[in-house]
Amino acid sequence: MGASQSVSMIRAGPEHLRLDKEDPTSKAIMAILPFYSTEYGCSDGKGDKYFEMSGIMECPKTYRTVIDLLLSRYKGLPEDQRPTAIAGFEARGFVFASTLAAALELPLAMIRRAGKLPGITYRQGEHEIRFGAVPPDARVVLVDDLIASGASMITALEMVRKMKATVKEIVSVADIPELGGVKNIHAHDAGAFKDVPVFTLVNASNVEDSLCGNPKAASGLKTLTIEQVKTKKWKMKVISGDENKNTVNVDPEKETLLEK
Ligand SMILES: O=P(O)(O)OC[C@H]1O[C@H](OP(=O)(O)OP(=O)(O)O)[C@H](O)[C@@H]1O
Ligand SMILES: Nc1ncnc2[nH]cnc12
Repeated sequence: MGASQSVSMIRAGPEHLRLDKEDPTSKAIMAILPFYSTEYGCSDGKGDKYFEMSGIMECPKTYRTVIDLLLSRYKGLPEDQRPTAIAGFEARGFVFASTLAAALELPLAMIRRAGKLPGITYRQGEHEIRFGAVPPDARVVLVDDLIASGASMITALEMVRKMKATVKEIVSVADIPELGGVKNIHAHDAGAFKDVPVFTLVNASNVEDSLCGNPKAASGLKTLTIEQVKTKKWKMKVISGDENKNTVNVDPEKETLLEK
């Protein structure tokens, strides 16, 4: 890990940088991340696109690209500005936070759901952190898979402040601009955290409806557009098609890689 990468970013807000949607890492994520829509009832009312992060975890190349991008972002800083600790959220946030922490050789602070950590802890709302997990004066990067309303990040910012440490940056693989999470973070407590930089990789606005699948098809049929079928490098058994929508249902059990 650690190859330095050139990264193309846009400013999505005063202290919010986001990967440009044409950036190779952004494209790599969008190509493999399954999205579901409210049509299938799995967004729990938080925005109209559901990001299924296991798409990244099950694709080692993209997973590594994501971690490498974050690794070079923080390794490239002058030593006195580099983070000294990583904090991650249960459960999906742990995946990205722990891999990044190990790659940077930094301690990982676990922000868990309240009631799960033994010993002396500090509890804030639904979350809890072990006292001492973040030392005073630490420069902490908060890592999660998703910023929706921003409530989880706000909780963590308050916890870190309570421990007399500073949040150097907030990182999330995805955000949902319609839910205003990043704005909520910067507006919270009369703007107490307005200067904390936020870095996100992909966002819900870039997810076209045609990319949203049906989660029920995940263990059975997959629905693909004709265009998607043409670009796939495997054989598929076509079960049925919908001419009006220009889609076909294929049986993934029958997928086999085509010989080159
Ligand atoms: O910005 P917010 O409104 O706080 O929402 C974002 C949080 O919601 C999701 O976690 P969830 O509680 O679904 O936990 P999980 O990772 O354990 O599934 C996500 O992983 C973030 O941690
Ligand atoms: N839109 C969303 N995608 C993935 N995980 C979520 N948790 C809450 N809202 C979510």
